Amino acid sequence: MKYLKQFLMRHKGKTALAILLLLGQVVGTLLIPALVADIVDHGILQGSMNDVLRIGMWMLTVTIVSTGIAAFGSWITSDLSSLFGFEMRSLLLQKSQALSLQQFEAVGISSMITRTTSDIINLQRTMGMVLQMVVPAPILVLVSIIMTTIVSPVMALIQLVFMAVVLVLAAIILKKSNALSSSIQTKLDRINQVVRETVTGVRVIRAFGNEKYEESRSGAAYKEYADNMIRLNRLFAVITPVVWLLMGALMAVILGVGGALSLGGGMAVGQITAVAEYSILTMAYLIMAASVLTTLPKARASLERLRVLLDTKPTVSDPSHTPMTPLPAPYETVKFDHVSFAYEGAEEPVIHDLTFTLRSGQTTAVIGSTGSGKSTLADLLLRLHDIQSGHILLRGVDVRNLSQQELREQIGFVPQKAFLFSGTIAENLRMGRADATDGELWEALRIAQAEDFVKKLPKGLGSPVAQGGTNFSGGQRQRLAIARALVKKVDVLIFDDSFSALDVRTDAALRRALTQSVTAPAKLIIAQRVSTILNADQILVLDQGRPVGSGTHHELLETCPTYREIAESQMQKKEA
Ligand SMILES: Nc1ncnc2c1ncn2[C@@H]1O[C@H](COP(=O)(O)OP(=O)(O)OP(=O)(O)O)[C@@H](O)[C@H]1O
Repeated sequence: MKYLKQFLMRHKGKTALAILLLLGQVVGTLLIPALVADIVDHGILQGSMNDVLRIGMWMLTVTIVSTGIAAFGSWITSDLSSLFGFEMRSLLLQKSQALSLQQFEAVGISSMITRTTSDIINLQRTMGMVLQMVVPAPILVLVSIIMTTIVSPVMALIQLVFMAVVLVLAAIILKKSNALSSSIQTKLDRINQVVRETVTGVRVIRAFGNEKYEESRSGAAYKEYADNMIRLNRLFAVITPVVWLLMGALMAVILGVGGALSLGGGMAVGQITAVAEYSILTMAYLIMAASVLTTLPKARASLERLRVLLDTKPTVSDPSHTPMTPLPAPYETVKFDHVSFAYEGAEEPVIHDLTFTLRSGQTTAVIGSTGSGKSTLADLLLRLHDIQSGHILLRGVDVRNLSQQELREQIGFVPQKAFLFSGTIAENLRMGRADATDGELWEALRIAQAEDFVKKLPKGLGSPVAQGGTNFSGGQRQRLAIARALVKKVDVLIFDDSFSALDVRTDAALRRALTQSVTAPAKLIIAQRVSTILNADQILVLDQGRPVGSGTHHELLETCPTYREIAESQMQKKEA
């Protein structure tokens, strides 16, 4: 509720205007039955054409004005609910960027999508309906009852009895739908998750002939969601005929009692018409309001899902004091100083007491078996997680004392899984530096060994990139991701197993071009292939997060059994 209240406070002028217009519409609606009574009793029954015309003109005027007010009110209400959707989506986007990688993964991509789409759409729709149908209902009901009481207290009592029945019915339905509604969004998360996996993993599923299994897995998720929806809809299916029955019964009672009163002279014919109209209006508004109220549990569940996410405090945050600025050269570019790190909930640290330095212009390579913590090192330097002990220094300043933006501006990163964004090649390359010239883009492509294939594309730098870069091969994607990092002028370049999809010749050509052209930054190359790191200035060998060797290729062959084992196993493979 906090975020809804904050939104309404931020837009209190617009909210007040919407409510005022809706009340104007209610006044118009309530005037019509009174005018109908007037036209029947003083115009039609008295045979006075003048009164019929005069009152008729008033009815027309009231109808036109209240329709105008209603249209304007609807417009303002829709505007408010769209604004709410826009602001909540912006908040969610900011939060998703602020959360640490582990916090983001804990929420999950599918749930993030459901929250940004379905949950917010739910809330937008409910907000519009509450403003239009629930807010005017109490006033309309109250005024109707008062007007009816003035004409006939007996009729007012009849209205109250029927209203009580509707309210009891709504309360029962609300109670029953509560649990169902809350679980529906979670089921939608599950659907999103399986659909995402089935769509993105389509090649693997087909290659493994796993279509039947995937169908049954998706089928189960759809069925769970459908079962809940069917149960919910069954509840509402019962309501509609019951409501019509109640309306019919109320009309019959009003006309019956009104007729009897009229015969005894206690009520004029026009008044019976007015009371009948008030009763219908009251019931209609009450039923509409009640049906909106039954959707509230679902909206509340959606709001709660957003609140939980928005209230999550990022574990990685900017320093509370004014962030420092990295010291000028010749400080060591990066220093890991006795760094240890464990993922939340893990028993063992992934990185144990690690110390090493990245120097400007030098290449440092990290090698180790899979799961030894190499990618985690890159994430720690980017401060996607915070370390538990030790220090990571960028030009002499602890990264926790820098703003995240300043830190990441100094680092060019090529992830293990090259990811490109939909758009053009140029747009992707300019992600790191928007003002890079075409010449600079071509230079980055040349070093990344991507110049030839981009030149062959009919649109060159303007060639389209599909979502995720799926219209390029794995090796082409990697080279474009490398070029993207090179366009950014940085102090540190991290290549996280970024040469794995390249053939040995392209790998060698790329490293040669890197050494010759990109001389200033410190380079950190995480690799699986010994051939990729042969010429590195220093190689760090990791074994289950512990440093077990450091030196050049030749030094390590002499001094580090783990490195020798890796090197020999790869040589054997090559010889074989
Ligand atoms: N987000 C995470 N949450 C929990 N544990 C994680 C997470 N990411 C990685 N790990 C664990 O940390 C360990 C190191 O993972 P990391 O990805 O750093 O290894 P790596 O050396 O880069 O492996 P590879 O060469 O296979 O890419 C692994 O045991 C992995 O299971």
